[in-house]
Amino acid sequence: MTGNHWGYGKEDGPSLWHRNYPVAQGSRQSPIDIIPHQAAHDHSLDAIILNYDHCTSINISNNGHSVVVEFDDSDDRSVIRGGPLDNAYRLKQFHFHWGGKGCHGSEHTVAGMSYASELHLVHWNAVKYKNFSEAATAPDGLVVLGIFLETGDDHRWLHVITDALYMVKYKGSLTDFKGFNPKCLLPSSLHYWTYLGSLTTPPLHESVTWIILKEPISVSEKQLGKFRMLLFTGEEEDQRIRMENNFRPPQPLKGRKVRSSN
Ligand SMILES: O=C(NCc1ccccc1)Nc1ccc2c(c1)[B-](O)(O)OC2
Ligand SMILES: [Zn+2]
Repeated sequence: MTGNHWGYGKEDGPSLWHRNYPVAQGSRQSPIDIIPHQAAHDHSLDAIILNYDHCTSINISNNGHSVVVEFDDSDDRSVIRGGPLDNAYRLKQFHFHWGGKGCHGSEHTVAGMSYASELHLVHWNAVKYKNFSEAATAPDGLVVLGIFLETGDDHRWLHVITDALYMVKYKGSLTDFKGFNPKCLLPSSLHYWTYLGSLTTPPLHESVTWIILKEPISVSEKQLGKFRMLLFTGEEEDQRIRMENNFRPPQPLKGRKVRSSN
């Protein structure tokens, strides 16, 4: 693994990230294996509140690690609050992690079981920090809402995203993607687990309060297959490497407590 380049392959994958990012072996790394009956039921945990109504997606892009939908985070129009949070956190982007054909690709696991994919909705603390970069290095800087995807029926709204993937096939590609509201990707229940962790990709900053929804959403194998037509590689590169298995395996809990909403 040369320079700060990293990936999910044999030569640059998660087991090697510690060489350039020593925090990879830190005390609050993510993802983790969530063991439901060991999670503490905390009755002081309120429901989470998602105010995504004036949501303004801007673009969709392939950053060589995942497909990302970015939002206008210049004001508090789309925020998450409540639950374990002391204030509102602003929606910045969402992206996915997924597996290869037929095998699983979530980052968090539940009692050792992984899902086909995992959606991350990334929010930052605009009350305490002046921008995302500054928040991303602070212990209370980020909140990521994690949603599991399981294969089953077609998801009625996911096609809006999968229909756009051909436009961002190559690393470094970006295209307009306006008016998408991720509220349509939520499961019916907002029951969750929460714990203190990190980014699951370099720079692996230990700045994330994770809120993982217990109920997965259903997407079809066909819809998931469209994510696998994306490439890790750029248009100008000789190699065309299919974007799949872009997930980090569970990391040591190191004494952390996972709390469960009611
Ligand atoms: O934002 C990221 N990088 C760019 C960056 C910019 C400025 C400072 C630091 C980092 N990465 C990142 C953000 C959020 C999540 C992840 C990765 B995830 O763990 O995949 O799911 C949640
Ligand atoms: Zn992620």
